[in-house]
Amino acid sequence: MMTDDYVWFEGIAFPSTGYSPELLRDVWENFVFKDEDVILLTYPKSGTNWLIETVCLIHTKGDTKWIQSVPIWERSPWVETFSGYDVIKDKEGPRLISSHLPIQLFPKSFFSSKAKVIYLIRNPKDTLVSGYFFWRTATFVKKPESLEQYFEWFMQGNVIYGSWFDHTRGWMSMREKENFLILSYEEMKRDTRSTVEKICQFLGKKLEPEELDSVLKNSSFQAMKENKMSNFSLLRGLHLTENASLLRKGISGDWKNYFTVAQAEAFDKAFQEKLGDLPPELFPWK
Ligand SMILES: Nc1ncnc2c1ncn2[C@@H]1O[C@H](COP(=O)(O)OS(=O)(=O)O)[C@@H](OP(=O)(O)O)[C@H]1O
Repeated sequence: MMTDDYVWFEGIAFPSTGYSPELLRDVWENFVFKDEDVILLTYPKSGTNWLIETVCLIHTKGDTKWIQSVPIWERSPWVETFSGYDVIKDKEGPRLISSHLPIQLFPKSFFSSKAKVIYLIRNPKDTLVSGYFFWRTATFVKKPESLEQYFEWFMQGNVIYGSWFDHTRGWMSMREKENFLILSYEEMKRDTRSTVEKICQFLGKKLEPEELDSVLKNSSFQAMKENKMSNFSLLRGLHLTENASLLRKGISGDWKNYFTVAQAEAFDKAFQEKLGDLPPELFPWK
């Protein structure tokens, strides 16, 4: 892979736009979390924006004004990007903050703070397929020419934010902490209501039944696809091509339509080798 398609920091690739090694170091060493911050943390293409939309709606008790008037990346800015860091660092009061950073590059202040993290994990085979289709429409990452090629990059960790396996192992080490909630895309799909209730409980938010209904309705795949503040259509022609769509299919198990038997077997073997010692309940799609 050509290295000049990315920004590199501590051996991890980042998108070529919006990041720099100096910024990543500054965020890592100097960004100060506040105890009342809520951090939405994922490996790319795990359902991050669905989580952000849901948490925004929980904050407004189902009112849609915020999600319909402010772009999703401004509601929960990305701490590791120039645009996000600038907005967050001087913001007063409780903050919603997004990040895809691996644990070893995450702002050091987090580990002595009470800031809450919601970590959303997704079947990595679906994450891989989602990434493959999305990066083909992005102007800030090297475009994979085929799924075969992207499969190789993903397995080697030669993709933005590094290896899914390393990222997952790193963050899973926090799983016993009480300020750390792990959710999966699959459980969120299977039982969205219970998952949203779990988030409310974790955040100490009490919603009336009709407020919860509004959260569910307005964070659905269809509602997000129609919300121009959330569907990334504002980024077309800027960081994305004109046909780009964040909301592609929004289903679990789509990998079965794309992986060969050999790829599925190679993936399972790598998973077993790299993460097979972790409790299987952490990976509920299996
Ligand atoms: N509301 C809702 N319901 C179900 N699924 C949803 C929803 N919103 C986003 N998505 C799906 O999440 C995938 C995009 O992941 P991310 O938001 O993590 O992308 S990013 O890394 O932040 O760019 C991408 O998955 P794929 O459809 O499999 O590509 C989106 O469709």
